[in-house]
Amino acid sequence: MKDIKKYQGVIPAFYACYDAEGNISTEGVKALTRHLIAKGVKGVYVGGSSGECIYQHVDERKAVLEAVMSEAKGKLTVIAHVGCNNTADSVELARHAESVGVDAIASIPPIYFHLPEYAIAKYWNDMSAAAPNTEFVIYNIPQLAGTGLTMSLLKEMLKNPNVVAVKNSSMPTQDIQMFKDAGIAARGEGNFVVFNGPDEQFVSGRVIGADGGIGGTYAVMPELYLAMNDHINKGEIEAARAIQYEADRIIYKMCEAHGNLYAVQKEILRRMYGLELGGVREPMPGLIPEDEAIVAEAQAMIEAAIAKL
Ligand SMILES: CC(=O)N[C@H](C=O)[C@@H](O)[C@H](O)[C@H](O)CO
Ligand SMILES: CC(=O)C(=O)O
Repeated sequence: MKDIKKYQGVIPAFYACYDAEGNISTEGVKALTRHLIAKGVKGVYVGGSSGECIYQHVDERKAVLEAVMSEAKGKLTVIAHVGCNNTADSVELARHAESVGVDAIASIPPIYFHLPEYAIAKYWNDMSAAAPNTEFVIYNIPQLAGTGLTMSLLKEMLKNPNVVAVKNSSMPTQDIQMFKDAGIAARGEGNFVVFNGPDEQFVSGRVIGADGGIGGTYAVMPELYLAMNDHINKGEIEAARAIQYEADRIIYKMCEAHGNLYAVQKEILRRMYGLELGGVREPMPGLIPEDEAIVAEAQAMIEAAIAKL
């Protein structure tokens, strides 16, 4: 791998940004990018689950990525999730992502149909071939995708030299170790990255060997994950764990809302920083008046946790 350091650290999953009519807001995208740069994160993961990729058209996803790149180029590591549920659209997004200069592309496996491993590998390799000068990240999120990354599929994918990382969102932290071990066996130390997925296990994931993390709640409280990461780098596990507990309580609180977690987080960013990022796309549930107290409480918890750092 050319530069492992650019993947080491806190990489927020970028939120879908909409205007009042529910159309993509490139102004919102740019504002959120600038906000995250100012917070000092390592990079952004654009167009993933938190980016509501499965509810967006190819042209919308291109517009989002272009708006991110206009602010982030040279300042952040940009990983563009390009997976769609058909190969042709995914290939088009992969080619586009390379043309705008991302650091890496990433993809979930095909969803709904449980396809054989050779078909999943072909789907990923076709995208990678459309972005031949760009690194490729496998996105393993079995609880949502319906298909999990197996060791045999990973070994098959490691034949493609562009495959440099797994973003692991499965819940066993042990999976991080297994993927990392296989990657390093194939590529050598320092040449294969695993990202922690579950934010509730950021510390555990880093301790078992994740090089960094990509997560859906980082953008709403980057200070907490940056602090956890620093403590882990210094071997200060107790201090890291204390912040992890705070972050987890905040996540559980945000998940109490009727509205989707992303809707809650975008509302908190609006209240804390005046960022206008809109709601979530249907069929995801938006916020309802009864969510007001939960949003306010979660915001207060975030502010208190940051104040304690
Ligand atoms: C299943 C899922 O969406 N996982 C995300 C990515 O790995 C996480 O970042 C979660 O959003 C986060 O851990 C909150 O539960
Ligand atoms: C949460 C996450 O990692 C994603 O948006 O894909």
